[in-house]
Amino acid sequence: MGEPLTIVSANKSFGGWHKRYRHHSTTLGCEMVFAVFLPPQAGPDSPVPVLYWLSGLTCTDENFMQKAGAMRLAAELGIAIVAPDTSPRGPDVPGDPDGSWDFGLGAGFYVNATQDPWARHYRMYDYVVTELPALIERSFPVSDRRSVSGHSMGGHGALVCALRNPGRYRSVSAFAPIANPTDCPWGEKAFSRYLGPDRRGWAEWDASLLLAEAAERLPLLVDQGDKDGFLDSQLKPEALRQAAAAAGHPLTLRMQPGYDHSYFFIASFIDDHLRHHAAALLAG
Ligand SMILES: N[C@@H](CCC(=O)N[C@@H](CS)C(=O)NCC(=O)O)C(=O)O
Repeated sequence: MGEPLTIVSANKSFGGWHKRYRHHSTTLGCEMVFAVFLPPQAGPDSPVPVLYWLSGLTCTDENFMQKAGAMRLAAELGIAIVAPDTSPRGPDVPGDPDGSWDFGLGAGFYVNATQDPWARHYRMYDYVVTELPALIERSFPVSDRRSVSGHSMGGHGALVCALRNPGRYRSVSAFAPIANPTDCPWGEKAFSRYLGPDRRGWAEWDASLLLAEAAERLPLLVDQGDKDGFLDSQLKPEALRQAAAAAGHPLTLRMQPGYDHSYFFIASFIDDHLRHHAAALLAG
């Protein structure tokens, strides 16, 4: 309402609509594109709940919407899906000085950076938790019932968003999350640059460390392929399992035999996640 949302594309899908929009993010200080799937049930008198999907390294809003095969069941259940980009973008936004794909553009890690030159734009946590849902809830026929899920960097982002914001999400799940980023190369590279060298400031951005003090024991559903090439070096689901056991936090961690890190894996189990979220989002 009064908000400059520029439509990029619109495609009818499973009776609903997949649309992409461009807008200026005040949080990130740049233009951003996001995707929204509106199921056929969504209307001015029938707002639908929303699943926020956070993608992994190198992704944009497009990967999940095109590859996960989520729209058929989302349309049946009556759930909207919103997929943001994975970092700020644009000519003013610095990327990795070395040009690698695991930091900077496409790799915002869903944190609020504190260090220059990243602090000005890299505030993906505030964007996905606060600015984007407020914009979505003002602009589309959706309710304030929210859930959050994601993959890899975004699977971890989903866990952090839920753990840090009791009451904000009805449910949470993750595919192959970077479960303990303070103790793996991807996380250490990103956190040392975005948050600085003092590791004490990293703990509030690590799901396995946040679990001990979580104010809300929202059950976690996590799927992980056991043939994922990043499993032992980067993802470390055992850290999450141990932290959940120590804290008495409900966790369903499913090791899926033979599956890798790709969207072929995500597409194989997305229906289970959608039903997990629907049970919370559509309950009385
Ligand atoms: N680009 C990296 C892989 C990065 C990667 O696997 N990214 C995951 C998230 S961590 C992804 O979703 N990639 C995009 C896709 O599969 O559509 C490589 O070439 O090794």
